[in-house]
Amino acid sequence: MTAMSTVDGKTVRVALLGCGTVGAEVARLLTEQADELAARAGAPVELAGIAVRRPDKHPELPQHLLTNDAAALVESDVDVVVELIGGVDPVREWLLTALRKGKSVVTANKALLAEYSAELFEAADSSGADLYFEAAVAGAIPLLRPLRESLAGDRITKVMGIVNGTTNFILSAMDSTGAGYAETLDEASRLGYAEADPTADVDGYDAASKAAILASLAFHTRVTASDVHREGISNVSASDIAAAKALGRTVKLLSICERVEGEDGAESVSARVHPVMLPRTHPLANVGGAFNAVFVEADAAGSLMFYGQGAGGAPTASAVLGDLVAVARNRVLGGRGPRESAHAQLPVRPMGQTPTRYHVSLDVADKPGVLAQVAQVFAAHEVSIAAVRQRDRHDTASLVIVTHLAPDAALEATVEAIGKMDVVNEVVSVMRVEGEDS
Ligand SMILES: NC(=O)C1=CN([C@@H]2O[C@H](COP(=O)(O)OP(=O)(O)OC[C@H]3O[C@@H](n4cnc5c(N)ncnc54)[C@H](O)[C@@H]3O)[C@@H](O)[C@H]2O)C=CC1
Ligand SMILES: N[C@@H](CC=O)C(=O)O
Ligand code: NA
Repeated sequence: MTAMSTVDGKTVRVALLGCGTVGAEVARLLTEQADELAARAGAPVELAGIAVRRPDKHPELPQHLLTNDAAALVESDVDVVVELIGGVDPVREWLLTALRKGKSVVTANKALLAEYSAELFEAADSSGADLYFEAAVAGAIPLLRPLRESLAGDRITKVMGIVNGTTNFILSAMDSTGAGYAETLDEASRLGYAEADPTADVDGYDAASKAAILASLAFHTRVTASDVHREGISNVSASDIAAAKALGRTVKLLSICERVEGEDGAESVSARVHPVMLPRTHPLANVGGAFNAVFVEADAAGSLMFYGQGAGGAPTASAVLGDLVAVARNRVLGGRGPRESAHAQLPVRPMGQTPTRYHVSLDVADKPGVLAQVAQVFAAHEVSIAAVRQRDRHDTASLVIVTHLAPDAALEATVEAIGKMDVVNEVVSVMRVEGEDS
């Protein structure tokens, strides 16, 4: 082990709130790696208490550390609060109290951060405490620290990726084995990927919270979850997956945050979560299971890709412990982690005005002039067509149209108008598209 002379700081006393999937792994690693962590932090990092709902349900944990009174544990003689309960209430008040009293906070709670990071940072500033949350987005992947620190000197233009493991696990299974939605979701819960209420995953709330956090850090602007356009995967059907497959594409739930420049040159931020069809050759198309991957584009750095385990107890605990060592080091050496950076305050662009591309798959009457009629509706909405594929059946035909970029509202209106045409039997699948086909 490293010479003990480097571990001469005052013991850092840690309160752990919540001991479920992630908390249990944090408690295990903190105990098993105590000496290593002390050497890295420069001081012993000691688990001073664990708040759980039912202490009698945790015979595996050191009984003298357990309490069911999280508020009292926060107020006790601890230096750092590690919050792994989740949700907004009552956690928000506990963390505000901790920060105002100078106790640093490490949390994986994206739902809380996506709505209340401004007041949490303000509380941290009032006492000089630290607020770290690497585990809140893309689990084990170091992503927030690069955005907050490594790229602080660059101008980020886009952050796009898969940031919800549960939905990626489900979509990957639907695509590869044709497995059913419900059974795959149960499996994701059993493996510890899904949120306590998995509708947060499948309806896109979790990915929207993460998009809000990413957009805030990338664009130095306060973006909350309610600013993020959100669509989940519950409407992704077997027909959508089949339509994608037929064209060499796959379906992924993406969080997309980008700087958008208006015609007047004014910049705004677009933050959105929705299913996307990607060419199978796209690097994000091959991200399977609960893995996450995020592309960051910046003016000077160019394109960066971050990839790894986005969910699960041990991977998430890795990010939590990394933050804990950072916080402990700051205490030992007297420094402080980054504060909120929201100086740019760019406006958030409504989804309708955000440029997107659509893939539209139609079942149409198989007679002359149908393609021209459909094309006319696109033209009437000033949506330009990038590619068309027609396949004849008996007395109907399948028509697949991929558009160029157009305002999302214009695309939506086009699809609505097409659905009402006499020659269109059915709008089989509509999905946004990213990436170029090879
Ligand atoms: N599971 C994962 O893969 C990831 C989870 N996260 C986040 O980490 C946090 C924890 O997630 P999980 O460990 O998966 O959740 P979990 O549901 O397994 O664990 C939460 C624990 O908190 C306990 N709890 C609830 N109210 C409490 C109270 N008043 N006092 C003490 N304990 C209380 C629950 O009994 C439960 O054991 C959440 O914010 C989640 O969004 C972040 C990244 C990945
Ligand atoms: N439920 C989340 C857990 C990690 O953030 C997910 O599936 O990604
Ligand atoms: Na992370």
